[in-house]
Amino acid sequence: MNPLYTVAEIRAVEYAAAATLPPGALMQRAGQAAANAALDLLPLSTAQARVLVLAGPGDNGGDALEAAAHLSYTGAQVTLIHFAPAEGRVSSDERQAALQRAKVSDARFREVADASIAATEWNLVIDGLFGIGLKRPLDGAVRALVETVNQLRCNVLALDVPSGLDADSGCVVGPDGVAVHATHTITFIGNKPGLHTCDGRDYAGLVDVARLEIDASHFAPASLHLNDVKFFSRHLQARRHNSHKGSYGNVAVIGGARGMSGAPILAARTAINSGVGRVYALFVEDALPCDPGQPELMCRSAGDFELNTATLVIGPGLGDSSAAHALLDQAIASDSVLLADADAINLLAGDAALQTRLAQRQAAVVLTPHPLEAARLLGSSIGAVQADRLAAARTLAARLQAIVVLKGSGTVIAAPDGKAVINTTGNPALATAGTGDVLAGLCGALLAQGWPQWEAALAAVWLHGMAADVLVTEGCGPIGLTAAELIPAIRTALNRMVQHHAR
Ligand SMILES: NC(=O)C1=CN([C@@H]2O[C@H](COP(=O)(O)OP(=O)(O)OC[C@H]3O[C@@H](n4cnc5c(N)ncnc54)[C@H](OP(=O)(O)O)[C@@H]3O)[C@@H](O)[C@H]2O)[C@@H](O)CC1
Ligand SMILES: Nc1ncnc2c1ncn2[C@@H]1O[C@H](COP(=O)(O)OP(=O)(O)O)[C@@H](O)[C@H]1O
Ligand SMILES: [K+]
Repeated sequence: MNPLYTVAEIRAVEYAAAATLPPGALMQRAGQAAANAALDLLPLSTAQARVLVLAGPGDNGGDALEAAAHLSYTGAQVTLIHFAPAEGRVSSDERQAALQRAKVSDARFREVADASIAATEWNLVIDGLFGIGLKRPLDGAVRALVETVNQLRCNVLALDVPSGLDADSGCVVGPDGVAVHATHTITFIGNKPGLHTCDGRDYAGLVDVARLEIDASHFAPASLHLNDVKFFSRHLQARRHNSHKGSYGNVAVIGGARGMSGAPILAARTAINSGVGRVYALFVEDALPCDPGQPELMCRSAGDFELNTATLVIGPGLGDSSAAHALLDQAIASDSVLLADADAINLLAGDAALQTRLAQRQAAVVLTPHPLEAARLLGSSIGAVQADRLAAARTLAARLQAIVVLKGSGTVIAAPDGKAVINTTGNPALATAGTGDVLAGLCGALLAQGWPQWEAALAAVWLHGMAADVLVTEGCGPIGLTAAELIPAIRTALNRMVQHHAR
């Protein structure tokens, strides 16, 4: 189910598979797969198609040279910009063979500085500059070429990885790096995390995997996957006729410091619209008497609430007062399933003893930090978290013995045992205040309805992103989507999924 592999894992598979195959077989297969992917993006009459192929100095360039030769035989007008290996570096045998094939084909070799590149109406650019062997930021002529290509309006097909992007982390290799903005990526042997998180979604475009016919026995079991409905669909239960509100759990959202009452209201509204039997909005200060927009919510002062009677979602707009700290302390001491978000995470970051107690809890814990909150917990910086989102999420999950949802483009969900998932739904419409509160309320709602914490986190992140995706297709975003608009879309998505998957 959509496994993801690190560069080290891909290298191991490549090494094992190559030992059982004729020399050059994998590069030839990669080149053929790349050419097929290119043909899918070209007009039916390839004789009219102008294709610019960029071939770098390593084996990624070899794939590009193979693809260029194949495409020229279909009649496409192929222009090749070829970077030979640096002085003192030798080409692999298979790359040399690929270069020969390209030289005897009809592909035309051009100089990198050729001014007509920017002025030509290309049908497609194929980026075979660098793949998983990228070691440093792009500079010099390559950088200038990538900047030119990024100005073109045609489709760009990246081979294996968009050049300039780190295949493990999804970061553009920097400082001050550039990378190819691909519309499509065909990635070889296995899918890679860096195509799906951090900058990855912006640079990779649509990702397709060409396994190069490598036998499954060469792949070790993956500890990282793309999110998939199959991971949680068995918990999508139809409601029993003979049920009542007590059958669907209680959620208490704890937050709402002065001036921040909207955050717990958003989370609480999401919870009631996601099927919870009873929802309380608890305020650390100045409880609202009620929520006129959602009168079903029970608004109370947090100090008056018996914390053992509900699944607790603590943090939205909680603030950092001593009362807020005391509530977090009591929530951790309770027997309730606990989701900690926002200010609850900030308070935890400043209290090592509380972190230890959180890690020792018997009842389930889910944390939903955004990168800055994760950085505070780790005692690092946003830059360090984003440079390796997987490591950040896994470290926190292991340290706090909790499911950690590291939010942002390509949200990472990690468990204490190291297993992790990258989410595929969602879009930048979500980059607006309050959407994190909605996610917290949704995940809390699933927990309250009996979902195990891992599956609740996977489903919540998936549904939250899907709701945003649907709203964007309806024109309600990405510009100007509001967090509250997500709530009915989440309800619809959840009901549709139950109708589809529940027995
Ligand atoms: N082997 C196989 O069986 C298969 C491999 N496959 C393909 O091979 C790809 C991996 O090939 P690879 O290991 O040669 O690395 P690649 O990504 O081409 O780059 C390395 C070259 O770039 C250079 N270089 C690095 N960074 C640089 C920079 N910033 N600026 C300038 N130069 C830089 C580096 O030079 P050096 O640092 O050594 O000086 C070296 O020359 C993989 O992604 C897949 O597409 C498929 O065909 C399947 C079968
Ligand atoms: N560019 C984006 N692409 C996908 N999801 C995003 C993007 N920006 C934000 N999100 C999602 O929106 C939510 C924002 O949460 P958070 O930062 O806590 O916001 P708030 O505190 O305002 O509620 C998270 O679920 C995050 O993953
Ligand atoms: K590439």
